[in-house]
Amino acid sequence: MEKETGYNRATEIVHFPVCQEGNKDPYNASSVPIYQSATFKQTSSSDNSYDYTRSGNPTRSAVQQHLSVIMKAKHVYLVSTGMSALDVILRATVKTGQEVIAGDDLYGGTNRLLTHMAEYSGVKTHHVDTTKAEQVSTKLDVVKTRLVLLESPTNPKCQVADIPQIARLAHECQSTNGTDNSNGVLVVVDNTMMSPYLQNTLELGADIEYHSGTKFLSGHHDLMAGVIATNNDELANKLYFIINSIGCGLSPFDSWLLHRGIKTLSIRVEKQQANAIQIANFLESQLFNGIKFKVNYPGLASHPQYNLHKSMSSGPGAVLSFTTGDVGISERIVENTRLWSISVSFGCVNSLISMPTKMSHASIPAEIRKQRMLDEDLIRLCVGIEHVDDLINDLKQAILNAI
Ligand SMILES: Cc1ncc(COP(=O)(O)O)c(C=O)c1O
Ligand SMILES: N[C@@H](CCSC[C@H](N)C(=O)O)C(=O)O
Repeated sequence: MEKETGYNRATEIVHFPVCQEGNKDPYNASSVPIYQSATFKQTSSSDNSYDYTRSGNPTRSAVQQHLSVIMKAKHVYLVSTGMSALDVILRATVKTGQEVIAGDDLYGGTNRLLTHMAEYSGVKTHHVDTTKAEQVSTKLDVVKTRLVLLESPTNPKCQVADIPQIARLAHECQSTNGTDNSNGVLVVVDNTMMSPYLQNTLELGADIEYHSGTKFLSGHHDLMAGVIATNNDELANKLYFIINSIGCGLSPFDSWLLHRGIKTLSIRVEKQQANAIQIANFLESQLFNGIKFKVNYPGLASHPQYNLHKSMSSGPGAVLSFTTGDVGISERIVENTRLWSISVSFGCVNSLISMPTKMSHASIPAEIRKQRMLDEDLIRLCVGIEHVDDLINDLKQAILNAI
């Protein structure tokens, strides 16, 4: 349950007891205990506290409560992965015949699930350029549209959507002629690229915010998790119904491990972001044997939505991407790095390099990638907490040896 603590987010992140009043551990454990139990003995057959871990678990609840304070959300649910978070949201809100509007630059796995929904559940998705609110507006259908799904910044091109404006447009799209679109249009934001530390999309007008907790929230590449947050009680009930029905609530151990990661979220993100800003400036300011790279990062003044992003968040984050103009050069850069790991995912303490079209976004068919201008030479960097000079020197040698 959301609670105003009066503290800054960096403090709320590390001080769980601040959020814990009325829910004290009997032994004053400093770390939330792992309730590794499938069942709970009840005091009577009508005792409706914890009974079964699929339905609820004290470790999971404690971490959900902590996140609800950090995310200023009335309800937070932890599920097994970021993809299961989206699956729960779609099952809880969208019916056959209804439509989704989503971006044309978005995580490959999200595109895959939306494509599956169109084929198996009769839920069509319109993919538009979400940097242009008018493109979302054009597809809003008072009868059919149920959900607008945004990433901002997007994975991998770091495009930024005007969340407040799109939320206004979507919420205005109410049935005025007696037709029903089952409670209006919902705005759902995948806020994984920012983490709850840098951006709060519920405050920007979203009805539901979700995260792949596998990324910044965990920070160590040692668990998979999904986080769903909302301030709407009715939506919260629907989300919980699906989580309990299909059984994708996060396990006690992974909830505990996620909590361990969350406590260092602010220092990790601050350091990763400071490194990313320097790396983006380095890549953008240099000519490499006469070649100028095009860098996508909302922390660069050259980013087309630099001011918009600044107005919605407290920082540009630690993921950036760039094109070299040549797939061969890009492949060689990625393979020449020594410190940067060739790996999918992001938000981890160590730095990662990848080629989205061959890795995280390979599930988007090549012809669709082309239509959506997802360049084959795009390199994505997910910056860690190493010394920035080492990261830049490694990139420099990888680039100079590649061209
Ligand atoms: C932006 C974004 N959203 C959601 C997901 C899905 O998260 P998970 O891998 O935890 O299922 C990912 C990556 O996998 C992602 O990059
Ligand atoms: N083989 C996986 C790829 C996961 S990509 C993970 C992450 N979201 C990223 O953007 O790097 C799959 O098919 O999902």
